[in-house]
Amino acid sequence: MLLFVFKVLCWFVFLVAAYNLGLIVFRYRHVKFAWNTNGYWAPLLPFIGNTYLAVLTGRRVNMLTTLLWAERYFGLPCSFWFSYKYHYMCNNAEEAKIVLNHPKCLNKAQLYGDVQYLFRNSLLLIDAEKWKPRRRYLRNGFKSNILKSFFPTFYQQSCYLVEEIKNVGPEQDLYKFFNKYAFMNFFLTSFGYQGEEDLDLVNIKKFGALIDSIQDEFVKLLANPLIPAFIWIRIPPGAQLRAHRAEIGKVIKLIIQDKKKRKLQVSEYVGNPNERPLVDLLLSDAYEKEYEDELYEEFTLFAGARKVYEEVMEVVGDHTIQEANIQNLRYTEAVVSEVLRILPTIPLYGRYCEEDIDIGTKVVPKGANVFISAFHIQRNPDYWEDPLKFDPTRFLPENMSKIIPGSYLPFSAGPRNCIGQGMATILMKITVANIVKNFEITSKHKSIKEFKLESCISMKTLNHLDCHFTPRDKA
Ligand code: HEM
Repeated sequence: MLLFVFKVLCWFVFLVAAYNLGLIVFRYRHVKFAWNTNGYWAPLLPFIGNTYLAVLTGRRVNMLTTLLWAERYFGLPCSFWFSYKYHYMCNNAEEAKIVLNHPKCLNKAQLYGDVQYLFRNSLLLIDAEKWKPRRRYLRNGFKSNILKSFFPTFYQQSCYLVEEIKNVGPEQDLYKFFNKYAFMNFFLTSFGYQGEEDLDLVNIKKFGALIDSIQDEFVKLLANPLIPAFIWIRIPPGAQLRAHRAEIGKVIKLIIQDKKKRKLQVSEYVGNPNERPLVDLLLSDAYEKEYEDELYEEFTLFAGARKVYEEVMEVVGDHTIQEANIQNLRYTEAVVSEVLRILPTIPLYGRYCEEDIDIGTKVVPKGANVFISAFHIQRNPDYWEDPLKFDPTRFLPENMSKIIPGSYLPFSAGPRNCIGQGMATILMKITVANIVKNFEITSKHKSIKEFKLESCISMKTLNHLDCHFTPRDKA
């Protein structure tokens, strides 16, 4: 027995040494870059690089917790190896700006690998060459006239939300509650439905929960870096991921069939024929023929209270919120921007360097990946005075010029930024305005530091949020 343990140990030491030696030989430039950047480079464990840190430091695989841990013990920027794939974790606005705008950094980082396997054909993950024409085409679904046409649906949904909030109990999971609402809005508008009465065919309400559970299941996959996604999805631990992915596909297929049956492929929108709701763009004959197999994945993806109140009352008064009011809700927009600065929904995202990229003070070698920590950049005192202070005035029009380029990246930046930024901003403004118009919001939380955050893809709080909504007519 002792001999067996000894042999296993010898093999382990041999593998670790061989792996690290292999890296020095075959990834010399990445090793050297990591050394120059951090003064250390070793990923140590074979096959999984130093991903074990993610498992050890997070409650489960949790990229944000891992990065916070690395920041505490090694400082940022730091290095992260996912097997032989090198990732430079960047917290510098200037570097982020260069990488996100660089024409040779349009592909997503290799760390996205397993998600890429599951959703490889969506705009978010698709290879840069195929991405370019598709992005150009789909951009038409997000132009300002289209976004304006979403207003009645967003407003109607926010009114339903106001009614639902009246029944929110103190123990309600607010993340799930608002997640469902966000997905409902996205679906109604992207699929060109007018309201819930159209939706007897499918139960869209469960879509947000499905996407959320896919994220959780995906985390389990990442926690087992020795099992590749194509095997994971076929074995028992991946059963739920497989089932939920299939369920999402089924819901989307039903919607598409429904839309086709109703012959709504031809847009009812009468303006510029190129500007059409997403559903019309995706169901156009030309697009369908070219991307037949990929259609379902594309659909899958698309997927300071007092002052706000005063502003809403000034702009809207006792009337219902109108589309024309939206652009005048400047303080409300500033509040939304400040929330996304301190709590970015997607705190980390990464790009692959197809060639050596000069990022100012250093040159990232070809084949390396750069991960942008919007979370750190947006809380960096070099760019933001008193960064943990919630101060929406930073985003008022008169102060916008003071924002350092590259220091505010909740929607990423450059040609591959978030295509849904305008849509999300309008929805958030309408929602915040309507909630604040109807409720006084109170909470026991005193500081942002009270929130324990986690993120594999989108960020959530680990602790329960204390939040109370008191109807204004009863306040
Ligand atoms: C608060 C809401 C949102 C935030 C914070 C957000 C954030 C982001 C970020 C950071 C990226 C870049 C990801 C990366 O480089 O890996 C991204 C990409 C993307 N987002 Fe959003 N997003 C939001 C809402 C939306 C909405 C409503 C839609 C669509 C209806 C959308 C569609 C997309 C797509 C398609 C991409 C990929 C773009 C491309 O690669 O060309 N997002 N988003």
